[in-house]
Amino acid sequence: MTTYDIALIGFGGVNRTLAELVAARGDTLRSELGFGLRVVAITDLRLGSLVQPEGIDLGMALNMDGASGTFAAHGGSADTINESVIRNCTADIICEATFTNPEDGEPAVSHVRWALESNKSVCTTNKGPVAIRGAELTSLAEQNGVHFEFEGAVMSGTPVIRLAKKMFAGLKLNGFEGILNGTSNYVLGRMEAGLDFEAAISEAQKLGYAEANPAADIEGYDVQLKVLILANELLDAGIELKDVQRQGISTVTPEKIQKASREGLRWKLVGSARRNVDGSVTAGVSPVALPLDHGLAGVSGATNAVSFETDLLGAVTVSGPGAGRVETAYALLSDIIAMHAARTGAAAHV
Ligand SMILES: NC(=O)C1=CN([C@@H]2O[C@H](COP(=O)(O)OP(=O)(O)OC[C@H]3O[C@@H](n4cnc5c(N)ncnc54)[C@H](O)[C@@H]3O)[C@@H](O)[C@H]2O)C=CC1
Ligand SMILES: N[C@@H](CC=O)C(=O)O
Repeated sequence: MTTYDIALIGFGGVNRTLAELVAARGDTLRSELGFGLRVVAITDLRLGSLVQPEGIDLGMALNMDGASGTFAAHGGSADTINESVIRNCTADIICEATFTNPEDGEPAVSHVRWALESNKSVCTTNKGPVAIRGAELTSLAEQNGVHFEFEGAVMSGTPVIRLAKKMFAGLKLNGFEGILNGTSNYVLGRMEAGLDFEAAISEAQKLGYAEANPAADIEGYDVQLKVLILANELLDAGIELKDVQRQGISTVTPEKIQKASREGLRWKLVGSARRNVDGSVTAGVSPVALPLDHGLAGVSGATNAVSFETDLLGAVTVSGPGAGRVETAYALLSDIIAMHAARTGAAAHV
């Protein structure tokens, strides 16, 4: 049976949860999916780097939290030597889950590039490389005969990108609108319930929804990246970050939320893209007070939803978790399942 060796770049909420899944469910994965997974390298800013081609003891790695020392105490290094680990380790697949940088995607763009250049496949939940360098990295993967998968970059583990690419064949997509950030949606809901903004953000952080800098969620940068990804991947828009207008929810005060509630409206952070008559695409993200009977008004908590406008079916809506450690770790697993299916011709249901 095939075993894929994987390297975890960034060992925070998402990649730790992937390691937990591998440790707890390795046998089930093997029997149900037809392949095994073995973690052979981990790097993290707080822990340093560890490379063990025979497989890392995941119990040991999961017990380390940065306060309890670094990988130097386990035969590794206290330094985060990403380039050397990514290029030289024996992994077949690099799982990139470091911080998303909404400006230029670095250093994650480099992490992905180093992996693809050294003929390793990549799965990532990091929106930066996909949004800002997606076309270039996809083409590099193709040139090198490896895979670049990023289902978790939009709506965490909820299948959207692969689903739309495969299941909407024969349909023309004219645009989409959706709730694409779990944190801001969670915060708006908690504020409607009477919580203050800071307390609501703190809850979203504890639940593993928020970015390392939650301003990325609140000020719309995260949705800007996701709109860019969906527009380029699904509408073939050929647009850049500067083409996606951005406004976050920091202007949506508790007073505005209560007033909207009295008027039968609910504030939501809506990301959208629409194809114009001349073929160009207009895209943006902004807070909107939606009537309660609008399809997106009832989407609550960290749930996300995106409604695609198609020529033959009209609106087709996909809804599911948009954030969360387990949900996003599953996205990485679904990427690996898709790679395995592409390699072996096995049916992939994800
Ligand atoms: N948590 C979620 O619900 C979702 C997260 N994502 C994305 O997945 C990625 C990971 O998310 P989380 O695990 O929740 O974040 P996190 O903040 O819990 O973990 C990120 C980890 O990466 C490490 N790191 C940062 N820069 C690094 C570098 N240059 N080299 C090595 N390690 C580095 C940090 O020390 C940290 O442990 C982020 O890009 C995030 O935007 C995407 C979808 C959902
Ligand atoms: N911080 C993001 C995580 C997923 O991309 C969110 O809240 O949606």
